[in-house]
Amino acid sequence: MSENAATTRQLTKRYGDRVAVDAVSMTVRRGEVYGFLGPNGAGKTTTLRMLLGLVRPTSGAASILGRPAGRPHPPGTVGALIEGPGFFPYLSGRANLRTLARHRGFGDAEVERVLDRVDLTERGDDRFKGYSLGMKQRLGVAAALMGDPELIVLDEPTNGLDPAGMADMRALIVDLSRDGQTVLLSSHLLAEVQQICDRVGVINDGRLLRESTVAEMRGGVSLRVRATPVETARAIVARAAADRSVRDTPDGLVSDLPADAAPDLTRALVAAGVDVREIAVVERSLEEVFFEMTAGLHRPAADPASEAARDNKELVS
Ligand SMILES: Nc1ncnc2c1ncn2[C@@H]1O[C@H](COP(=O)(O)OP(=O)(O)OP(=O)(O)O)[C@@H](O)[C@H]1O
Repeated sequence: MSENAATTRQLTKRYGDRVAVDAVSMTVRRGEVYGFLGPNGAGKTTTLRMLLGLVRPTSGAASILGRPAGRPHPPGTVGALIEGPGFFPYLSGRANLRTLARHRGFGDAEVERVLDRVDLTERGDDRFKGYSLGMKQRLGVAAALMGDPELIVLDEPTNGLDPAGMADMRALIVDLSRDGQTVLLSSHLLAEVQQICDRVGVINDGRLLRESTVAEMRGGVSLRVRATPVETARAIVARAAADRSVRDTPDGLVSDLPADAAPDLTRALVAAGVDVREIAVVERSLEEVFFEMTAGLHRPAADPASEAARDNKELVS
Protein backbone atom coordinates (compact mmCIF):
# COMPACT_ATOMS: atom_id res chain seq x y z
CA MET A 1 0.00 0.00 0.00
CA SER A 2 1.37 3.39 -0.96
CA GLU A 3 2.11 5.59 2.05
CA ASN A 4 1.13 8.62 0.04
CA ALA A 5 -2.47 9.50 -0.67
CA ALA A 6 -1.65 11.62 -3.70
CA THR A 7 1.46 12.65 -5.57
CA THR A 8 2.24 14.72 -8.63
CA ARG A 9 5.56 14.79 -10.46
CA GLN A 10 6.39 17.71 -12.71
CA LEU A 11 2.67 18.00 -13.43
CA THR A 12 2.06 20.61 -16.11
CA LYS A 13 -1.00 21.96 -17.90
CA ARG A 14 -0.90 24.47 -20.71
CA TYR A 15 -3.89 26.21 -22.24
CA GLY A 16 -2.48 27.67 -25.45
CA ASP A 17 0.35 29.98 -24.39
CA ARG A 18 -0.77 30.05 -20.79
CA VAL A 19 0.87 27.66 -18.36
CA ALA A 20 -1.88 27.08 -15.78
CA VAL A 21 0.17 24.50 -13.83
CA ASP A 22 3.94 24.54 -14.17
CA ALA A 23 5.90 21.40 -13.19
CA VAL A 24 4.17 20.92 -9.85
CA SER A 25 5.54 18.10 -7.67
CA MET A 26 3.54 17.65 -4.50
CA THR A 27 2.98 14.87 -2.01
CA VAL A 28 -0.08 14.36 0.17
CA ARG A 29 0.58 11.81 2.89
CA ARG A 30 -2.04 9.41 4.17
CA GLY A 31 -3.95 10.66 7.18
CA GLU A 32 -3.03 14.32 6.92
CA VAL A 33 -4.98 17.46 6.15
CA TYR A 34 -3.07 19.01 3.27
CA GLY A 35 -3.80 22.60 2.33
CA PHE A 36 -3.15 23.51 -1.27
CA LEU A 37 -2.92 27.26 -0.99
CA GLY A 38 -2.61 30.17 -3.36
CA PRO A 39 -4.50 33.11 -4.80
CA ASN A 40 -7.32 32.72 -7.29
CA GLY A 41 -6.01 31.69 -10.68
CA ALA A 42 -2.84 30.17 -9.21
CA GLY A 43 -3.62 26.74 -10.67
CA LYS A 44 -5.14 24.92 -7.71
CA THR A 45 -8.34 23.71 -9.36
CA THR A 46 -6.51 22.64 -12.51
CA THR A 47 -4.04 20.61 -10.43
CA LEU A 48 -6.85 18.95 -8.46
CA ARG A 49 -8.75 18.21 -11.66
CA MET A 50 -5.65 16.55 -13.12
CA LEU A 51 -5.20 14.51 -9.94
CA LEU A 52 -8.79 13.32 -10.19
CA GLY A 53 -8.39 12.48 -13.86
CA LEU A 54 -10.89 15.17 -14.96
CA VAL A 55 -8.31 17.09 -17.00
CA ARG A 56 -5.50 15.54 -19.02
CA PRO A 57 -2.04 16.85 -18.10
CA THR A 58 0.13 18.33 -20.83
CA SER A 59 3.09 16.57 -19.22
CA GLY A 60 4.15 15.07 -15.92
CA ALA A 61 2.39 12.49 -13.82
CA ALA A 62 -0.08 12.25 -10.97
CA SER A 63 -1.25 9.39 -8.84
CA ILE A 64 -3.89 8.87 -6.19
CA LEU A 65 -3.64 6.09 -3.61
CA GLY A 66 -0.95 4.43 -5.67
CA ARG A 67 -2.91 4.46 -8.95
CA PRO A 68 -2.11 6.71 -11.88
CA ALA A 69 -4.56 9.62 -12.15
CA GLY A 70 -7.27 9.02 -14.68
CA ARG A 71 -7.73 5.31 -13.92
CA PRO A 72 -11.12 4.55 -12.40
CA HIS A 73 -10.95 4.29 -8.63
CA PRO A 74 -12.65 1.48 -6.78
CA PRO A 75 -15.75 2.74 -4.91
CA GLY A 76 -14.96 4.16 -1.50
CA THR A 77 -11.42 5.28 -2.25
CA VAL A 78 -11.69 8.89 -3.40
CA GLY A 79 -14.43 11.47 -2.85
CA ALA A 80 -14.30 14.98 -4.25
CA LEU A 81 -16.06 18.30 -4.16
CA ILE A 82 -14.76 20.38 -7.03
CA GLU A 83 -16.10 23.81 -7.95
CA GLY A 84 -19.42 23.62 -6.21
CA PRO A 85 -21.72 20.64 -6.16
CA GLY A 86 -24.40 20.32 -8.84
CA PHE A 87 -27.66 19.64 -7.02
CA PHE A 88 -31.30 19.88 -8.09
CA PRO A 89 -32.65 23.06 -6.47
CA TYR A 90 -36.24 21.85 -6.02
CA LEU A 91 -35.30 18.50 -4.49
CA SER A 92 -34.50 18.18 -0.83
CA GLY A 93 -30.95 17.60 0.35
CA ARG A 94 -31.89 14.02 1.19
CA ALA A 95 -33.52 13.39 -2.20
CA ASN A 96 -30.49 14.86 -3.97
CA LEU A 97 -28.17 12.54 -2.09
CA ARG A 98 -30.45 9.55 -2.73
CA THR A 99 -30.35 10.26 -6.45
CA LEU A 100 -26.56 10.38 -6.34
CA ALA A 101 -26.39 7.30 -4.12
CA ARG A 102 -28.45 5.23 -6.55
CA HIS A 103 -26.21 6.33 -9.38
CA ARG A 104 -23.12 5.33 -7.41
CA GLY A 105 -24.52 2.07 -6.08
CA PHE A 106 -25.11 3.06 -2.44
CA GLY A 107 -28.24 2.53 -0.37
CA ASP A 108 -30.36 4.92 1.71
CA ALA A 109 -28.48 3.98 4.88
CA GLU A 110 -25.34 5.52 3.40
CA VAL A 111 -27.30 8.69 2.62
CA GLU A 112 -28.40 8.91 6.26
CA ARG A 113 -24.83 8.29 7.45
CA VAL A 114 -23.34 11.11 5.39
CA LEU A 115 -26.22 13.49 6.19
CA ASP A 116 -25.53 12.89 9.86
CA ARG A 117 -21.78 13.30 9.30
CA VAL A 118 -22.28 16.86 8.02
CA ASP A 119 -25.00 17.61 10.57
CA LEU A 120 -27.85 17.94 8.06
CA THR A 121 -30.13 15.12 9.22
CA GLU A 122 -32.74 17.51 10.63
CA ARG A 123 -32.79 19.71 7.54
CA GLY A 124 -32.49 16.81 5.10
CA ASP A 125 -36.09 17.18 3.84
CA ASP A 126 -35.80 20.89 3.11
CA ARG A 127 -35.36 21.92 -0.49
CA PHE A 128 -31.75 22.46 -1.54
CA LYS A 129 -32.82 25.85 -2.90
CA GLY A 130 -33.56 27.11 0.62
CA TYR A 131 -30.25 26.03 2.11
CA SER A 132 -27.69 28.58 3.27
CA LEU A 133 -24.39 28.56 1.41
CA GLY A 134 -22.79 26.74 4.32
CA MET A 135 -25.45 24.02 4.20
CA LYS A 136 -25.05 23.71 0.42
CA GLN A 137 -21.31 23.26 0.87
CA ARG A 138 -21.86 20.71 3.63
CA LEU A 139 -24.25 18.77 1.40
CA GLY A 140 -21.50 18.79 -1.24
CA VAL A 141 -19.10 17.35 1.32
CA ALA A 142 -21.72 14.76 2.25
CA ALA A 143 -21.85 13.69 -1.40
CA ALA A 144 -18.05 13.40 -1.41
CA LEU A 145 -18.18 11.29 1.77
CA MET A 146 -20.42 8.60 0.32
CA GLY A 147 -18.71 5.25 0.49
CA ASP A 148 -16.38 6.48 3.24
CA PRO A 149 -13.45 7.26 0.92
CA GLU A 150 -9.84 7.16 2.12
CA LEU A 151 -9.09 10.46 0.41
CA ILE A 152 -11.38 13.47 0.23
CA VAL A 153 -10.53 16.27 -2.16
CA LEU A 154 -12.27 19.58 -1.43
CA ASP A 155 -11.80 22.55 -3.74
CA GLU A 156 -12.25 25.80 -1.80
CA PRO A 157 -14.66 24.29 0.74
CA THR A 158 -14.90 27.55 2.71
CA ASN A 159 -15.38 29.78 -0.32
CA GLY A 160 -18.14 32.35 0.18
CA LEU A 161 -19.03 31.13 3.67
CA ASP A 162 -19.64 33.50 6.56
CA PRO A 163 -17.44 33.15 9.66
CA ALA A 164 -19.86 30.71 11.31
CA GLY A 165 -20.10 28.61 8.14
CA MET A 166 -16.29 28.59 7.88
CA ALA A 167 -15.95 27.49 11.49
CA ASP A 168 -18.45 24.64 10.87
CA MET A 169 -16.53 23.55 7.78
CA ARG A 170 -13.21 23.67 9.64
CA ALA A 171 -14.66 21.58 12.46
CA LEU A 172 -16.01 19.06 9.96
CA ILE A 173 -12.62 18.73 8.25
CA VAL A 174 -10.85 18.28 11.59
CA ASP A 175 -13.41 15.56 12.50
CA LEU A 176 -12.86 13.75 9.22
CA SER A 177 -9.14 13.81 9.82
CA ARG A 178 -9.58 12.47 13.36
CA ASP A 179 -11.52 9.59 11.85
CA GLY A 180 -8.43 8.75 9.78
CA GLN A 181 -9.50 10.21 6.46
CA THR A 182 -6.96 12.06 4.36
CA VAL A 183 -8.17 15.50 3.31
CA LEU A 184 -6.69 17.48 0.44
CA LEU A 185 -8.25 20.92 0.34
CA SER A 186 -7.52 24.00 -1.70
CA SER A 187 -8.00 27.54 -0.49
CA HIS A 188 -7.04 31.12 -1.15
CA LEU A 189 -7.76 31.96 2.50
CA LEU A 190 -4.41 31.27 4.08
CA ALA A 191 -5.30 32.57 7.52
CA GLU A 192 -8.40 30.43 7.48
CA VAL A 193 -6.77 27.10 6.78
CA GLN A 194 -3.48 27.45 8.62
CA GLN A 195 -5.38 26.40 11.74
CA ILE A 196 -6.43 23.01 10.44
CA CYS A 197 -3.75 21.84 8.00
CA ASP A 198 -0.90 19.53 8.91
CA ARG A 199 1.06 20.42 5.81
CA VAL A 200 0.61 22.94 3.06
CA GLY A 201 1.75 23.44 -0.50
CA VAL A 202 1.85 27.03 -1.66
CA ILE A 203 1.21 27.67 -5.34
CA ASN A 204 1.45 30.93 -7.24
CA ASP A 205 1.38 31.50 -10.99
CA GLY A 206 1.19 27.75 -11.56
CA ARG A 207 4.38 27.00 -9.63
CA LEU A 208 4.62 25.24 -6.29
CA LEU A 209 6.72 27.64 -4.23
CA ARG A 210 7.05 25.50 -1.16
CA GLU A 211 5.68 22.44 0.57
CA SER A 212 6.14 21.85 4.29
CA THR A 213 4.37 21.70 7.63
CA VAL A 214 2.55 24.86 8.64
CA ALA A 215 4.98 25.32 11.54
CA GLU A 216 8.03 25.03 9.28
CA MET A 217 6.52 27.43 6.80
CA ARG A 218 5.79 30.02 9.46
CA GLY A 219 9.25 29.64 10.95
CA GLY A 220 10.14 30.42 14.53
CA VAL A 221 8.74 33.21 16.62
CA SER A 222 10.11 36.75 16.83
CA LEU A 223 10.17 39.33 19.57
CA ARG A 224 8.62 42.72 18.94
CA VAL A 225 9.73 45.65 21.04
CA ARG A 226 8.01 49.01 21.33
CA ALA A 227 10.21 51.35 23.33
CA THR A 228 11.60 54.88 23.36
CA PRO A 229 14.01 56.32 22.56
CA VAL A 230 13.99 53.94 19.64
CA GLU A 231 17.69 54.43 18.77
CA THR A 232 18.85 53.24 22.19
CA ALA A 233 16.32 50.41 22.11
CA ARG A 234 17.53 49.37 18.64
CA ALA A 235 21.15 49.23 19.83
CA ILE A 236 20.22 47.02 22.80
CA VAL A 237 18.00 44.73 20.74
CA ALA A 238 20.79 44.46 18.16
CA ARG A 239 23.26 43.43 20.88
CA ALA A 240 20.86 40.74 22.12
CA ALA A 241 20.13 39.65 18.58
CA ALA A 242 23.86 39.16 17.85
CA ASP A 243 23.96 38.01 14.22
CA ARG A 244 20.17 38.07 13.74
CA SER A 245 18.64 41.04 11.96
CA VAL A 246 16.62 43.78 13.66
CA ARG A 247 13.81 45.13 11.53
CA ASP A 248 11.97 48.43 11.94
CA THR A 249 8.25 47.81 11.43
CA PRO A 250 5.25 50.09 11.94
CA ASP A 251 4.54 48.10 15.10
CA GLY A 252 8.02 48.32 16.57
CA LEU A 253 11.43 46.66 16.33
CA VAL A 254 11.27 42.99 15.37
CA SER A 255 14.03 40.44 15.71
CA ASP A 256 13.98 36.64 15.40
CA LEU A 257 14.83 36.13 19.05
CA PRO A 258 13.36 33.20 20.98
CA ALA A 259 10.53 33.89 23.42
CA ASP A 260 12.76 33.12 26.43
CA ALA A 261 15.07 36.01 25.48
CA ALA A 262 12.32 38.45 26.53
CA PRO A 263 13.15 38.77 30.29
CA ASP A 264 16.89 39.51 29.75
CA LEU A 265 16.07 41.91 26.97
CA THR A 266 13.53 43.73 29.12
CA ARG A 267 16.10 44.08 31.94
CA ALA A 268 18.76 45.39 29.53
CA LEU A 269 16.35 47.95 28.07
CA VAL A 270 15.21 49.18 31.47
CA ALA A 271 18.83 49.33 32.76
CA ALA A 272 19.67 51.59 29.81
CA GLY A 273 16.86 53.97 30.77
CA VAL A 274 14.62 52.97 27.87
CA ASP A 275 10.84 53.27 28.33
CA VAL A 276 9.47 49.85 27.39
CA ARG A 277 5.89 50.03 26.20
CA GLU A 278 5.57 46.48 24.90
CA ILE A 279 7.57 43.32 24.38
CA ALA A 280 5.58 40.72 22.51
CA VAL A 281 6.20 37.29 21.08
CA VAL A 282 4.98 37.37 17.50
CA GLU A 283 4.34 34.53 15.08
CA ARG A 284 4.22 35.07 11.38
CA SER A 285 0.98 34.12 9.67
CA LEU A 286 1.00 32.03 6.50
CA GLU A 287 -0.28 35.13 4.74
CA GLU A 288 2.83 37.10 5.71
CA VAL A 289 5.04 34.20 4.64
CA PHE A 290 3.19 34.04 1.34
CA PHE A 291 3.75 37.72 0.65
CA GLU A 292 7.44 37.36 1.52
CA MET A 293 7.73 34.37 -0.81
CA THR A 294 6.02 36.11 -3.70
CA ALA A 295 7.59 39.56 -3.23
CA GLY A 296 9.37 40.44 -6.44
CA LEU A 297 8.15 37.34 -8.24
CA HIS A 298 6.98 37.72 -11.78
CA ARG A 299 3.22 38.31 -12.13
CA PRO A 300 1.01 36.98 -14.93
CA ALA A 301 1.67 38.82 -18.17
CA ALA A 302 -2.05 39.28 -18.99
CA ASP A 303 -2.89 42.10 -16.64
CA PRO A 304 -0.30 42.30 -13.91
CA ALA A 305 -1.67 45.30 -12.03
CA SER A 306 -5.26 44.21 -11.73
CA GLU A 307 -4.39 40.57 -11.14
CA ALA A 308 -1.95 41.42 -8.33
CA ALA A 309 -4.47 43.75 -6.76
CA ARG A 310 -7.18 41.14 -7.01
CA ASP A 311 -4.94 38.45 -5.53
CA ASN A 312 -3.93 40.63 -2.64
CA LYS A 313 -7.49 41.55 -1.90
CA GLU A 314 -8.66 37.96 -1.99
CA LEU A 315 -5.77 36.66 0.03
CA VAL A 316 -6.60 38.89 2.89
CA SER A 317 -10.38 38.88 2.59
N1 LIG B 1 -10.22 25.41 -19.46
C1 LIG B 1 -9.36 26.43 -19.40
N2 LIG B 1 -9.00 27.11 -20.51
C2 LIG B 1 -8.12 28.13 -20.46
N3 LIG B 1 -7.54 28.58 -19.33
C3 LIG B 1 -7.85 27.96 -18.19
C4 LIG B 1 -8.77 26.87 -18.16
N4 LIG B 1 -8.87 26.44 -16.87
C5 LIG B 1 -8.06 27.24 -16.13
N5 LIG B 1 -7.44 28.14 -16.93
C6 LIG B 1 -6.49 29.17 -16.48
O1 LIG B 1 -5.49 28.53 -15.74
C7 LIG B 1 -5.11 29.32 -14.62
C8 LIG B 1 -5.28 28.53 -13.33
O2 LIG B 1 -6.66 28.35 -13.09
P1 LIG B 1 -7.24 27.51 -11.87
O3 LIG B 1 -8.71 27.54 -11.96
O4 LIG B 1 -6.57 26.19 -11.82
O5 LIG B 1 -6.73 28.37 -10.65
P2 LIG B 1 -7.18 28.31 -9.14
O6 LIG B 1 -5.95 28.49 -8.34
O7 LIG B 1 -7.99 27.11 -8.88
O8 LIG B 1 -8.06 29.58 -9.00
P3 LIG B 1 -9.61 29.68 -8.64
O9 LIG B 1 -9.65 29.53 -7.17
O10 LIG B 1 -9.95 31.06 -9.11
O11 LIG B 1 -10.32 28.57 -9.38
C9 LIG B 1 -5.97 30.56 -14.67
O12 LIG B 1 -5.25 31.60 -15.28
C10 LIG B 1 -7.13 30.15 -15.53
O13 LIG B 1 -7.65 31.26 -16.21
